[in-house]
Formats: sequence, structure tokens, C-alpha cells
Amino acid sequence: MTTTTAEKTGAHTAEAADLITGARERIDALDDRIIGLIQERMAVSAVIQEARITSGGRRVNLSREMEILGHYRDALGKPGTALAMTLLELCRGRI
Ligand SMILES: C=C(O[C@@H]1C=C(C(=O)O)C=C[C@H]1O)C(=O)O
Repeated sequence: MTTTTAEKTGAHTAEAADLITGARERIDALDDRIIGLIQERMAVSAVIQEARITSGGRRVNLSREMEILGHYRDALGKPGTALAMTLLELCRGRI
């Protein structure tokens, strides 16, 4: 069974379906870039954590994490805090 463009997009006109299809391509490209940036952030964070642990310190630095949470909250509001917490978990694991 074939799925029509209208069904895929939820649009009720061909014009809206075209707009949505094009905009979804942009979103997919943006998501690929965001994922790449997150992977780059994870690698940089790992370098910092390894250096601190090798020097005798701890993996986690809570005061720095508070700065990061505040940065995301100031930029994006309350969901920004949740996003930053997820990023921190990806970068240093669960605590
Ligand atoms: C990367 C660091 O180490 C840990 C990971 C952090 C991060 O991924 O942003 C922040 C604080 C630390 O818990 C750091 O101290 O800067």
C-alpha cells in the first residue's frame, strides 16, 4: 500500500504538503548537525574529564555544571535546563 504525500505530512493542500516536505528536509539536516555537535561536545568533555581524573581530581565538577545549566536556562527557559541535564548526562554519564 502506498502512502500519499498528504498522508505523510498531514497537509490538506498540495501547496502545504510541498512546504512541509521541504521544511522537514531542513529539519533533518539541522538534526544531523546538532547530533554532530553533541558528539563533538562529548569528545571535548571527555578530554577535560580524563585530564582532571589523571591529575587526581574527580570526573564531575558541580560548580561548572551549574554554570552550564544557567546558560541553557537563560537562553531557552525551563526546558533549556532539562536539555542541559541531558547533555551533561551524555557527556559524563549518570551521577
Ligand atoms: C567537561 C568538564 O567536566 C565535567 C563535564 C561537564 C560538561 O560536559 O560540560 C561539566 C562539568 C564536569 O562535571 C568540565 O569540568 O568542564
